[in-house]
Amino acid sequence: MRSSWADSVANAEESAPATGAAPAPVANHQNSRPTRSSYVPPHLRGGGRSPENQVPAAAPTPAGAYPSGAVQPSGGYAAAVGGTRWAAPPGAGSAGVGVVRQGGGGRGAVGGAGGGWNSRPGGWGDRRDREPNPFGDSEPAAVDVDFESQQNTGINFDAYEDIPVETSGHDVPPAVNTFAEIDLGDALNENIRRCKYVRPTPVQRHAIPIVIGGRDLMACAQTGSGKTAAFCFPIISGILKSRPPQRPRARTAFPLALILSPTRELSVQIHEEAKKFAYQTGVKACVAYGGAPIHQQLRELERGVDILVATPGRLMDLLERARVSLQMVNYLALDEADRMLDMGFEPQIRKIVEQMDMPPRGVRQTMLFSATFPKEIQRLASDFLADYIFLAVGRVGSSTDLIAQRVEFVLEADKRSYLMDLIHAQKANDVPGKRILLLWSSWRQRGALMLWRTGCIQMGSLQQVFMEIVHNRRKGSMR
Ligand SMILES: Nc1ncnc2c1ncn2[C@@H]1O[C@H](COP(=O)(O)OP(=O)(O)OP(=O)(O)O)[C@@H](O)[C@H]1O
Repeated sequence: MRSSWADSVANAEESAPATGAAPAPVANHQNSRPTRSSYVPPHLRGGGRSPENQVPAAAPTPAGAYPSGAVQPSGGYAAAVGGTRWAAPPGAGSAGVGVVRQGGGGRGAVGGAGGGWNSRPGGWGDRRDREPNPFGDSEPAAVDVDFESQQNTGINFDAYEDIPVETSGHDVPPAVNTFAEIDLGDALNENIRRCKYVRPTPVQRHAIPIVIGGRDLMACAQTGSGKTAAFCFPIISGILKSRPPQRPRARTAFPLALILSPTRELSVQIHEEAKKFAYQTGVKACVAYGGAPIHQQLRELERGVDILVATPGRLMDLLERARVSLQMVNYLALDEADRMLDMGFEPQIRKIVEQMDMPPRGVRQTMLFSATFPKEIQRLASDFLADYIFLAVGRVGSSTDLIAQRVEFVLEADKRSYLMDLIHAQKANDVPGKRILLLWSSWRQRGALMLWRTGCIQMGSLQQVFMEIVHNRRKGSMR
């Protein structure tokens, strides 16, 4: 269970005044603060751009021309949105290996998604019989259970009212307030109930309709904001609604969706969530990451994969061995893109997206998630996305503003026991699924600086915790 951010918003607002230049909300946004001026994403700002916000010529800059360089699907984008468009991927022969840009046809286009998928000949409906229950021993939820009273407590929804949400781009689909407003299909809806998600989080409210509507998305949202579901739901729903693919019988795996993530831990978490969301739908998620033997992952891939969650390094390895082909990828999601770039993955990511056999932008549907929006990410967005919608939930690049911070001086010798006390205290006060206490022992002399933050990263991955801290320090955002 990962951290959630809404609680930290509440905490932060109580304990710390917002700092930094927070972009003001705008036109399309749902939680308007009328006193603020319109927010313009950095890459769309015209004159007077600060050097930090300047983007290279290739990046989209003029307002209204959003974004530039987009590869328009033939027949125009509306054609893709209005229906299903098939395109032959590079190298696809007459075997029927095809790529569909799933416009989704908007909400309600395909009622009860999933029927055709599982029942098709040669489909993987039979996978459901041998699929382990990712919800553990818990009984599958009955439809009439009162989920409002049993909801997942990982997120404090009451803290959402003040969260600024901004969207820009043309024809932005309206946000939804409930999952029921979106036609995700019965099987997926059942799994949402099993997850005890009663209401969508802000990023889900906006991102899901955008992606279901067939649009590319650049989303700035913090860790723990519910991004995983925001990209997984439309992917699973889109796969279920699409024409079942004909995949060549080969040892090569042909995923329909690729989710790139920076670390093994995050990949595993996304995979775990994806398995829950796709439970009993026939859609299969696999994970591939480095630092672990490849053979087990290869065996898993050979059994078939629809959604591949992978770290860039291991995926390159699989591509070079020709054990994975990206030519049927309809959906590409990059999670924590800023972190991937910080970790030096840009060359590999570019190779995967631009130089292998993945369908080009405009044919596949692409979602780029990042907590910050520096110029490197703007460049990536401009290169990878087509006719995209920009969504900012919370204030871009202001993760530390959303986090309650406390500094305590502790004698060197007491550091460990103090840390343990804090962890135990947090555990004792915590409710299941709630976010984590995060600690940082300073590398400065003279005692220890201990700083903890709530609502950012989960327990269970100290490595991840320290990477986040290093990441923030590098960005100079830790004060
Ligand atoms: N709509 C929802 N209702 C209740 N809980 C939710 C909802 N969406 C997500 N959660 C829970 O909130 C927590 C954080 O969500 P999630 O892990 O998807 O965030 P994230 O933004 O993807 O984080 P990360 O950056 O670590 O990937 C998880 O425990 C998840 O189960």
